[in-house]
Amino acid sequence: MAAAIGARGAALCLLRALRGRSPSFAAMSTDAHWLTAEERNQVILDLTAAGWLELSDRDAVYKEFIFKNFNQAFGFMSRVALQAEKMNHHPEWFNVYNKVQITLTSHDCGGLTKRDVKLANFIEKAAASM
Ligand SMILES: C[C@H](O)[C@H](O)[C@H]1CNC2=NC(N)=NC(=O)C2=N1
Repeated sequence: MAAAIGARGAALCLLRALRGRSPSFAAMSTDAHWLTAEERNQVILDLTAAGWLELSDRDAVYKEFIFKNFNQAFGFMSRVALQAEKMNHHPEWFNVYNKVQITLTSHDCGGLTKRDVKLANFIEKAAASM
């Protein structure tokens, strides 16, 4: 079953990478959302330095943000939500009052991709500006 899900995820991931692009393999390989091993190592270093944690039970990163109050937390979530819609790439998140817990992963690819890195970078900037 897991193998079937993995294969389906990879196919969806591929389709999303190809959507709106010339179906040349070169275009796909450069624009695909996957991270090379080298890219991944650097990304994990950078995200860890910023306080993100690698989850052990799935290929995802997690961080808890604490704001002054609910108003600030919700304002942050609103900004991230708009960016998520723009990217068509959404966080898994949970909010209680001034805390926002965020998990990032690419469901269609079954793991961490460049989209998660882009959204994490946006999230960091949004949190810093609140
Ligand atoms: C139908 C819609 O395009 C897909 O469900 C998008 C929406 N947002 C998403 N967000 C994330 N994190 N992973 C996805 O695979 C994903 N897929």
